[in-house]
Amino acid sequence: MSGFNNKEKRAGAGKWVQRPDQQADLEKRQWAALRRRYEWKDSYDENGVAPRDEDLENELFGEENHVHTGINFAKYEEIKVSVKSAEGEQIKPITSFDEADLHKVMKENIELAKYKVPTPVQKYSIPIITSKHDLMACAQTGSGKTAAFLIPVLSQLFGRKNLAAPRPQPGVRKMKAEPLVLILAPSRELATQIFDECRKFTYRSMMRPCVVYGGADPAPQRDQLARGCDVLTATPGRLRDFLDRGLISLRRVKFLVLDEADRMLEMGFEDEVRSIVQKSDLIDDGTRQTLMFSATFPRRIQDLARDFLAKGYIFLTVGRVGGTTSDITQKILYVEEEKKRNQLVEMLLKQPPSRTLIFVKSKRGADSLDEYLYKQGFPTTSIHGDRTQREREDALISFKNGRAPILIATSVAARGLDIKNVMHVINYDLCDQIDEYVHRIGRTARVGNKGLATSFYNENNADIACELVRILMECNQEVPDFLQSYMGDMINDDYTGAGASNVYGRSNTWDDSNNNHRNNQNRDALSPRRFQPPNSYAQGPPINSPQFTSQSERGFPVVNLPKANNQYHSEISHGYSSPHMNQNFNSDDGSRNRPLPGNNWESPVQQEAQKPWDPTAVPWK
Ligand SMILES: Nc1ncnc2c1ncn2[C@@H]1O[C@H](COP(=O)(O)OP(=O)(O)OP(=O)(O)O)[C@@H](O)[C@H]1O
Repeated sequence: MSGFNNKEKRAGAGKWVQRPDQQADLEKRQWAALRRRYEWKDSYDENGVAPRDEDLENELFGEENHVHTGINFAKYEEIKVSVKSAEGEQIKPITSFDEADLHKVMKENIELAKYKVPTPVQKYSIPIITSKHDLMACAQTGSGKTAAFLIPVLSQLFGRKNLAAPRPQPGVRKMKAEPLVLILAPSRELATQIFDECRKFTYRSMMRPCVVYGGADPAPQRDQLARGCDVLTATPGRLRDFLDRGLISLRRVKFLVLDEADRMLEMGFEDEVRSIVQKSDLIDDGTRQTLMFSATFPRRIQDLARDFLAKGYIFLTVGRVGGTTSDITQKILYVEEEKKRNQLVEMLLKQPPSRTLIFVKSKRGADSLDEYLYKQGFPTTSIHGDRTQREREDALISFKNGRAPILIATSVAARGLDIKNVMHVINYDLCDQIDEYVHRIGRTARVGNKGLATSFYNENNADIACELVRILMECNQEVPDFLQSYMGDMINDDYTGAGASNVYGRSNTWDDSNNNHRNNQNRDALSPRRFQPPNSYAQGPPINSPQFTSQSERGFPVVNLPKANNQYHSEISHGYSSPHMNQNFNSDDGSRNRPLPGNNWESPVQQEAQKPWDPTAVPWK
């Protein structure tokens, strides 16, 4: 299997080299599994620290990939943390990275990553993991859960040369990968992102990270494994495949991490995870630690998760299980199905150029909205399960580098993705599950930054109404008129917000039976008597709102706002002129066989990236 389908072969790698302006993209256009990582060559100084590799250091820790902490970073301190241990274990949190018992190389990497203070989940997970406990941890989106497991896990392995995987000897062609750390993630994009974090934190160490994930050519993944693999990130399907082919053995795994653990234990993934954990050669002699992380953990999944954890595991919660961050301004607009497109276009026209992620419910819906917006002149691309992996990776690169700052996505992009300066998440189609809502909107407002999430709501979304109101109230967000009838349910309901879960006994987290109960209530609540779509919302906000007439008012580049949809295109070609507007390029960047409005879109987005963002000032409130 080459990993390319016929369509991709036709598009052909040869063709996209025709675009000299995209040289930078081309260089990055390789399978994520091939990205450079530190290659340990047995050369280290008297302190056991290996030499620097400046090019790699710039790539891993450079500005381009760095998500700056936001003005609300310090607010993390106010969030209530709860640590429950079946064995009554007391955990003393660290207050600084210096104070933690971490390897010198890890401390240097933390500094390179510009992490000054640990986030709450890190303050607790570092001592919990280094004191050899299994852990189930639940903390808000964007609060640093990846580093919360990578830092303590990897640090313990650094400097232990006898543990590092043997590197292939000259003449030895086949070598089974025997990782010490196995990290499972539910999506390919998330797996490659975690791999990137592994590349950062294993820098200058002898631990070699690899990633295996579906949809991509397996050959380069196999080759990388054969060069030595200590830290393996994987999606379950491809891992199972490689296990069956005898390319990987899990007999040396010391740390098993389930990222987005609640998703990994849901239907669709659970069997695969069980088969990996229970029916492979995964070590099970009591020495392995199992760690689970997510922003959401429904009660039913908490119960399931215990099958995989040692008896004395610790349950760490930062804030309410399943809660979201108050740094996101959440807006819910009443929009009938047939008015969604117009409403969306109006919103996009009114906002300053900003990286925007639009969620839809189906793959076809994503394609069709992408096509529609593109024809209106918006620089869009899309990501969903029917696109080839090559297209998916390219779409993400285009979104990240600002070439296509509007990404239309299905739920494949809902969890875990950490993309710098996503300023606006739009739920064009609201999801059915509140947990998915929490993950979707969590793509903005990361590490103390602010963000905006706008959701289109209509009677098709009644199932989520009650829980949505709960989230809005909990975060002190405005509850729109058409949802106010659900507020009564909340007032009678004893929810205590941050840190409310009582995980070792029965919990007051929102369990599924509760959800069903609520959903039935929701349907009742939708009787015509209770449900009145307000006219103001049905119409949508006025176009050309007088509150916001020029982008320059908010410090954005001086570009007159277009007055009608079809002017957006000319506005872009005028304001952000592009030499490529009329050229017919082949698809090479996830933008579906068509030219994008041009390079210059990058600059406003990138410039803006550095500016403070005040979502409350956005005009369609
Ligand atoms: N202590 C820290 N100081 C500054 N930045 C940090 C710190 N820890 C993590 N970050 C950064 O915060 C961002 C979000 O981290 P991460 O993706 O791990 O969040 P998460 O909690 O896993 O979110 P999600 O629930 O959406 O998966 C990353 O860009 C990461 O580099």
